Amino acid sequence: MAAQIYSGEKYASRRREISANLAKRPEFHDSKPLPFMTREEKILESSRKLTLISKHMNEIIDPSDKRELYHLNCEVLGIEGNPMALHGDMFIPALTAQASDEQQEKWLSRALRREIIGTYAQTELGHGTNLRKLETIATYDVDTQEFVLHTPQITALKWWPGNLGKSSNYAVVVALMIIKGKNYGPQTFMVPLRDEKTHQPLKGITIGDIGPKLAYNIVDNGFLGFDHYRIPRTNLLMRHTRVEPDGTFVKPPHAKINYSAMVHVRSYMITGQAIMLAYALTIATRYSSVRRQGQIDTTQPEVKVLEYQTQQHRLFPSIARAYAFVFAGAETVRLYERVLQEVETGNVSLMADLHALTSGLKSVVTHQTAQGIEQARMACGGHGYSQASYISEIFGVAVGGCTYEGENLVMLQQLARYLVKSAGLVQAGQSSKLGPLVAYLGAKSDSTSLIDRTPTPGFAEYVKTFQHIARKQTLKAAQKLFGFMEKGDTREVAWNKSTVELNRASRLHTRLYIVEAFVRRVEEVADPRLKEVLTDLLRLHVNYELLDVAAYALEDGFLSSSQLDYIREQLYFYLAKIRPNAVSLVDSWEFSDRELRSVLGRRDGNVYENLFAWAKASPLNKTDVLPSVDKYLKPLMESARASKL
Ligand SMILES: CCCCCCCCCCCC(=O)SCCNC(=O)CCNC(=O)[C@H](O)C(C)(C)COP(=O)(O)OP(=O)(O)OC[C@H]1O[C@@H](n2cnc3c(N)ncnc32)[C@H](O)[C@@H]1OP(=O)(O)O
Ligand SMILES: Cc1cc2nc3c(=O)[nH]c(=O)nc-3n(C[C@H](O)[C@H](O)[C@H](O)COP(=O)(O)OP(=O)(O)OC[C@H]3O[C@@H](n4cnc5c(N)ncnc54)[C@H](O)[C@@H]3O)c2cc1C
Repeated sequence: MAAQIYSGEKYASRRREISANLAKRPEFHDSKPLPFMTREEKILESSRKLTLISKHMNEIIDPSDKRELYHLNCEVLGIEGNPMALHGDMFIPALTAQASDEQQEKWLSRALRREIIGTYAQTELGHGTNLRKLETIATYDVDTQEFVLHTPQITALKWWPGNLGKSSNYAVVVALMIIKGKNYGPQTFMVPLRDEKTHQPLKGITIGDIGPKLAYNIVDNGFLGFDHYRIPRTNLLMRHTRVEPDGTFVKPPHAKINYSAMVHVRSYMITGQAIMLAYALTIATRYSSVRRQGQIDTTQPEVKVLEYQTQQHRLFPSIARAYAFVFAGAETVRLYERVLQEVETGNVSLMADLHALTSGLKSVVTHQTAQGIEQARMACGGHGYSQASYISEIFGVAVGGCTYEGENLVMLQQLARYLVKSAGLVQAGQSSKLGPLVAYLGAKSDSTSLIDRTPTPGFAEYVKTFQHIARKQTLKAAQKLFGFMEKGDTREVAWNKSTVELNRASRLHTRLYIVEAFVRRVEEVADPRLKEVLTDLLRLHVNYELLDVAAYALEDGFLSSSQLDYIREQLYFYLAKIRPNAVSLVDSWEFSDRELRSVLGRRDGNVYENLFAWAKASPLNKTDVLPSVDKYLKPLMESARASKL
């Protein structure tokens, strides 16, 4: 289920209604805190709830509203995944984007009705990033008009696909298509894996779970091997690619069109990551507003830890980023939906822009989200380290995003390819050909920033300073690459010698995009009170971000050290200004206690009694004396006492 977040009071009140409805349905609640469950218990519970949702969702939400369905899933199923996570996240999007109309009639309709459960099986034991070197092969047998799927060696085993191990009975499988000895690269196939009645693996299929992970363990990530496994020619997903009965290959309008399922997840996961960052910040900010520790004025009682500037500095910039990622994520989803429609008409012109944008955003947002969640955990002291805070699970699920959907350092390079091409246009005096996402690369930079000399409402100077930094780094990194090539290196060798600088350019370009998306959204806000609070948050964001990358602007004098001091003071000013609104800013996300699954993040702030109750309910406290003490520790101590006598 692609992440959707609400915006505006209408959805906020709908969230409250849905939560209130669920509060009256105990069968939808966690039967006990998830940290007290084994992996098998979690999967059993999640499967039970999936059937409840299927049966009763119409009584609780408007199932046609993806936002409401997403909220229901988050509140009931939670973030640790579920046996149909990839069914919604990738299997259905892959069929929607790549199956022909008749194939959609045959399979997508059944998937939408949950008659079958599917996943997206691409990654292998030996390859995940480099799709060109995937080893599962689909050889076309022109006599029988079938593809023969085979796993030639252990490294070709499909490995990692979510819900592949035990839940799915179908998969969209990515395999190298071989026709008459020619390799047509990775193509997508609809593959039955398990008997629809018995759920037993079909003949020629080896399948199972890959074992426990860092987190996200309700998803049975699996392995899959084929032993000369035959599927009909018509199981190749043929919306854009075709293979005729005689083996003729009809190529798609874009070589990467069958990478669309990945682009789908990258487009939607920006919002998903924002929500996880928002979860952690809600927990830490609420807890910081009840936890008292230490004094600032020794004549006064102990202060709430949220009064400390360091605590504000630890949390508020991440609150700003969570909002920024929601805004950027909304723009990315809109662009994805537009590209999906345009591709239907054969117009693939925006695919490169979408790929570049989502590659950069996915990499920057997942990394900064992980950092922000970890800071939120540390901001809660010891209780943050308890699973009662639930922040460690939120971290574990979110940080997987740095790896899945393309490892971050690899995806930054995809954006870098796009930036290098754009830098080439600038160098060739063809800036007019630059796309909207990189038009700033062709602009002439002022000699210095006016950041401390413009009226505070304006963000133009901040954007210009960011553009200066991103432009300079892109042109410099591209020049480094071109320089190595001019000295005789191949492009690949030159690229490898320049990748750290190129990836820096990708990050700076992406952080500029996030700032601009934040500015665009705040400028649209009509409600003056809301606009004022979001403007404060945006001010905090731009000063925090600029301070973080200031070195790039100091080195060429675009920013002076006095301007750096100005930025710092602005940052501290907005930390203090946001403090009174901090709890409201996180409360406005309307996460219910049931969705947060955190004792520290309770809306009523009643932490201590509930921490004690939570601890007492821990399975270890079922008995006063553990069997292990009776069996080992007591004899150990008795023998030690005896030996002393
Ligand atoms: C939130 C909580 C819930 C959590 C929800 C959790 C769900 C978990 C889901 C996880 C699911 C997965 O991980 S699924 C598996 C994900 N796996 C991946 O993402 C694999 C990453 N690797 C790749 O995507 C590929 O190998 C690349 C893009 C890195 C390289 O592909 P390639 O085929 O070698 O292409 P390459 O030579 O680099 O580039 C050739 C040209 O193609 C272009 N190109 C490449 N890809 C694309 C593309 N998708 N769209 C357009 N154009 C593209 C390039 O820009 C370039 O253009 P030009 O420069 O020539 O103009
Ligand atoms: C929670 C989770 C869920 C997943 N779900 C699915 C799924 O549903 N379906 C699916 O098909 N896959 C899934 N995956 C697999 C995931 O997509 C891959 O792990 C990911 O694409 C990275 O590939 P890899 O693990 O083979 O790492 P590799 O490609 O082996 O990369 C290992 C490391 O080498 C470095 N590296 C590799 N290539 C380069 C390069 N060109 N330049 C610089 N450095 C490089 C990077 O540091 C990288 O981290 C999932 C993974 C996780 C963690």
